[in-house]
Amino acid sequence: MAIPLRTSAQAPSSQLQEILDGTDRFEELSDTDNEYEDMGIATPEEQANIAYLDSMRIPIRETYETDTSKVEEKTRQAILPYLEENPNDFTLNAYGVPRLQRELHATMLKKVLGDYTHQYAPMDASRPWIVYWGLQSMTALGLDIYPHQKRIAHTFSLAQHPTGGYGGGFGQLPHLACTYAALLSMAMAGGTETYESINRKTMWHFIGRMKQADGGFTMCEGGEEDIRGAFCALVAISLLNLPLDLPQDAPARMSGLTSFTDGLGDWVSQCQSWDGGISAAPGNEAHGAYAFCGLGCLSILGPPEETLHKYLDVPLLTHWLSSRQCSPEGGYNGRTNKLVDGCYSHWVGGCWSLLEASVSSTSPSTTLWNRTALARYILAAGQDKKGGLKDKPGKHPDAYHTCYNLAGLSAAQYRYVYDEDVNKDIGSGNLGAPYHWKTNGGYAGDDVVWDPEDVIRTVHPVFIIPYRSVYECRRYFESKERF
Ligand SMILES: CC(C)=CCC/C(C)=C/CC/C(C)=C/COP(=O)(O)OP(=O)(O)O
Ligand SMILES: [Zn+2]
Repeated sequence: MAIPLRTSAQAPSSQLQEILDGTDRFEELSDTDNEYEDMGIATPEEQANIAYLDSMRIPIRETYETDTSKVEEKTRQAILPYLEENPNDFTLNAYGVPRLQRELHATMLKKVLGDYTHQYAPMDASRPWIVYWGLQSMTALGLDIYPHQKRIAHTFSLAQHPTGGYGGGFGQLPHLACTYAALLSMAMAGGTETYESINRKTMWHFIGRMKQADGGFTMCEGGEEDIRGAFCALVAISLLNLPLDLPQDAPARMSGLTSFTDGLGDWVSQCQSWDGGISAAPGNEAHGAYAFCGLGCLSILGPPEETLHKYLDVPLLTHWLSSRQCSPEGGYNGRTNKLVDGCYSHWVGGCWSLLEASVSSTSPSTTLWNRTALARYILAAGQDKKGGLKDKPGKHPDAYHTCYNLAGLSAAQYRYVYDEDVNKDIGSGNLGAPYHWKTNGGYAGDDVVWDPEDVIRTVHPVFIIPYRSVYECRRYFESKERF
């Protein structure tokens, strides 16, 4: 039996010397031809190898220290005090973890949805996103968004483009990301005036122009084709109950495509990378935000237990997703060798809700990811002293990180379940799968680290707005004729 070569780091020189020194003695005692094997020691050839490695020995930290590892270490050192102590002086719960600072966040969110000075003009194209992040954060905290209803309808009626879809604001070209954020905001606001402000027919034509011959969608005319486009398009088609057939003027019809869903599952499938993650477009590096878009898209295309398994290598994806949880931080990074960041609490954490629905209830993903470590990261390291949530200690809070830290907290605190028996009265038509989700109670393991008062509201795991907003919106548009 040959012993495996140990690395120099595992076999310090003194130990190597002992092995080398002992060889003769073992040889004297041995009475077989295989004395090295008998004694469980290295053969002379292996010993020479070990000695060679030892002579090359450099302390392991130095060998593997890179710019990336240095910044990772620095990040860890910046985060650990927030996990172990309480530098923000927040009130702690019985588990020694900061309470959810609801009032501070509510104050911050009021500013997010308030007026902006002229210095913010360059962010005008992101207005639908800012509104969406602000509103979604408020609903997650259980705050009333009704007072904003009229402003929301007005803001987006101006941002709607005459040729369909939404831009960042009045006069801006339509874009699927703006359209996605605008529609989710309007679904949250609800109300006939808001719903009726949406021109479904021009929207249908706009999305038709985004459909590509290979099955995917571009983000805007002449723009990039990526998995955000596929997800945003399906969100819009499904929420507005748009016809699935491509408009006659859709360029993809020239390639023989007739439906928005033609070739889509296969296109998403091609975005799964060699390591199991999902990338923006075939052949690119996998990223957590794109993984969520891919899973979201497939969960609209059909029941996740069917579509995820049909188009993805689920075990490989599961491995990739679980590798995103950073230790000891507990939060997620977005891609291999990158840093933990609070927004991935949703982009990656939210993937588990969808993935869990695709596997048998006997193998819950609780064993694959650590909900409580994620919740601890969000509560201890993600909350800012002045309100709002953020990427990590040392960074500024903003609406984006507030929204996605809170959505991630919801993924950690609840089990989301796909159940065909939910809402049997809606969702029977085109892309109706996302109307059959429910919450199977909160997570109640032994390792919970949050107080019951710090449990946030449920969030629809595909649309990332309240369940009620999703169901009311689709119900409204199901009552419509084709247009
Ligand atoms: C629905 C929709 C439109 C979703 C958008 C999803 C989204 C947030 C995409 C960003 C993806 C990306 C490659 C980030 C990398 O940023 P980075 O290099 O700064 O961050 P990293 O170091 O953490 O990877
Ligand atoms: Zn982030």
